Amino acid sequence: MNPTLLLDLGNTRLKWALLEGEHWRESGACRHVDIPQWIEAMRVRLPASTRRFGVNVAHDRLALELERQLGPIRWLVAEEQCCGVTNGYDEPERLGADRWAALIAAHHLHDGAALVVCCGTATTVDWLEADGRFRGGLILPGLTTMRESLVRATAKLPLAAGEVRLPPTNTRDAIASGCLLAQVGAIEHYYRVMEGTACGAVALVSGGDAEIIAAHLVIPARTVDNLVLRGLAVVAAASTRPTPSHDTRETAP
Ligand SMILES: Nc1ncnc2c1ncn2[C@@H]1O[C@H](COP(=O)(O)OP(=O)(O)O)[C@@H](O)[C@H]1O
Ligand SMILES: CC(C)(COP(=O)(O)O)[C@@H](O)C(=O)NCCC(=O)O
Ligand SMILES: [K+]
Repeated sequence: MNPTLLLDLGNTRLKWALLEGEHWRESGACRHVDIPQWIEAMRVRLPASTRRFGVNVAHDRLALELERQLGPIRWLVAEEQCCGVTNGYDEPERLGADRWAALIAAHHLHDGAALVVCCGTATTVDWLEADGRFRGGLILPGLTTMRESLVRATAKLPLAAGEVRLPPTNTRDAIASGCLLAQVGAIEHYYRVMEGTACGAVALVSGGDAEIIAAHLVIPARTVDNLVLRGLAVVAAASTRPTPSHDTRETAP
């Protein structure tokens, strides 16, 4: 069985996994600045027969560099339909490929309706019906992006670690609490909107800030590691075509 390399190139980090058949052999994450070292270490270990699948929502030059060093990668792009999920976006291909992969994973991991929450550079909150219909979703600044934007836009606010305390009684805790509640508030509000038609929905929460955000949710929720990579694994399992040789380029599996 040929190994499969899965890549989730987000705006802050590259998340990756190495599969042997269906078995999740290894996985990890590295910041953009550390990608060259990661490539060096990975390149020598991958047999030529490795199948490579990815999603990229970061700069194309990073994706091209990964391809140049590792060989062609099948980049998932959102479509009207894939692996049981149908895309409700006005222009389906405009939906972030990472969100598309996370929706595919959610549909395969969970039986009922789901609110698919990816807490990264941005936070996305996507409404998925039990029958696989993606109805639409929110994009808001992620937790760190929110905190950093306050520092950039103000003269006196620090980028300091605060604690979530209600009521917050100092600047640091006020920022930490405000940004966290903005995330939680958006998720819970959208859950109430979808609950009108999708009864018993569960929020599936993933991404770098999943734990801290999920810890404050009062709606039914669970965290899932690497939802985007899990969606890519579903797509890879459904794809029987071999990875193309080094001189061809493909955009979708
Ligand atoms: N070790 C880490 N390095 C960078 N960010 C981290 C780390 N652990 C948690 N985070 C948080 O996770 C966010 C990035 O999450 P991630 O899911 O990797 O995002 P993206 O898919 O946008 O690259 C950061 O903005 C930060 O708030
Ligand atoms: C919303 C996103 C920026 C999230 O990126 P991330 O936080 O995972 O780095 C990404 O999914 C994206 O660029 N989407 C395209 C626009 C859309 O989904 O409507
Ligand atoms: K995200």
